[in-house]
Amino acid sequence: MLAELRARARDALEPAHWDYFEGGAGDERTLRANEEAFARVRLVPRVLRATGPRDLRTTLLGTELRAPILVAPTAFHRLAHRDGELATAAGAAAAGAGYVVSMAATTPVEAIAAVAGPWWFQLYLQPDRDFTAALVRRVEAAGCRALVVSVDSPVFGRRERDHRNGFHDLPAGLCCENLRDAAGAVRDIAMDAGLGWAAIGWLRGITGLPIVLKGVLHPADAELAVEHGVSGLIVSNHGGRQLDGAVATADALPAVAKAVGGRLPVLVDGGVRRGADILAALALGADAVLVGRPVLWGLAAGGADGVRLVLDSLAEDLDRVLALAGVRTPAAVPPDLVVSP
Ligand SMILES: Cc1cc2nc3c(=O)[nH]c(=O)nc-3n(C[C@H](O)[C@H](O)[C@H](O)COP(=O)(O)O)c2cc1C
Ligand SMILES: CCCCCCC(=O)C(=O)O
Repeated sequence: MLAELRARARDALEPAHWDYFEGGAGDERTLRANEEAFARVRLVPRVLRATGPRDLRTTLLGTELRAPILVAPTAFHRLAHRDGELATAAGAAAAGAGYVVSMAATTPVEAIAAVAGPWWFQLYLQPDRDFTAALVRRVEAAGCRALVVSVDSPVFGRRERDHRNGFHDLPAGLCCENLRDAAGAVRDIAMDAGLGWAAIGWLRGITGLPIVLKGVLHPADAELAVEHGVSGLIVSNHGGRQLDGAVATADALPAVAKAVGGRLPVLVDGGVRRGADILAALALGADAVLVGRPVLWGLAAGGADGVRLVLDSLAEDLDRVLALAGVRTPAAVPPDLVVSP
């Protein structure tokens, strides 16, 4: 089903936009490694566990979800479909999934909030702290439930497909709508190689929202994140779009989860394409997963209905594989469900 939606998305999109959505950094080694790492996992199901109907409901940082599945923050949804982030938000809400709105959304958060279920907002902390603080105030006022700070982007990864295609700017009429300053002018997103842990402390001081760090791969950084008072972590390599050669997320997850030791929720993204991948992620120590490109395929192929189809089918697939593995709830997935290859 996902493969069919992917093919339809490819047909629907301009080639340069398809490449932007689909591509990764450098030789795309990490992009491929994410899916390969999940494909390598082998599961050891239990039998005769009398699980009955499964219960996929999951609560993360006070946000209640139908299943442990969220939409990963991805930029520029109006390039994929005319309804853009409004379609993503409506599709995610209909599927009971969480939605992490990208800072590079092409729709204002107030309009997204009007049709969304529970939503979080992804931030690149800007060197202009007053501008960042104003944006935090704006998303708080719009009803955001958590801030997801992307920490894997001190500079932009080298996306060779975009260089080849000359894709550097949004077409006329589209912009990052949440980057307007007080005068209404749209700013560019600045990646900030000067960012350190003090910036997280600064953010902690200006908001009461839970702060989730996205892009952690090393267990020592997971430990530091706990020490700096963050509320959650996302094990992510940005879908292979930043440091090419970075470890696959399914491979990084167990050590990060062990370092966190249950003190915070740990989420993972990158290469999640099947219910069995979600099951594996849970067994490897995740509390939930985020899904990036498949949601974009659904959006490009069918707007809100396409997004819903992707998320519903992942939740239904997870329900089936939980039953097949002899487990009733996501939280009950045991570590010994996976064996190392
Ligand atoms: C087209 C595209 C745009 C993205 N934009 C953002 C973004 O704005 N902010 C961010 O933190 N991550 C961004 N990401 C990374 C995703 O949040 C996520 O980490 C990644 O897509 C997960 O891998 P998957 O696509 O294999 O599911 C983007 C990914 C893609 C594919
Ligand atoms: C200059 C706009 C930057 C948008 C960043 C989107 C992103 O993170 C991506 O992976 O693409």
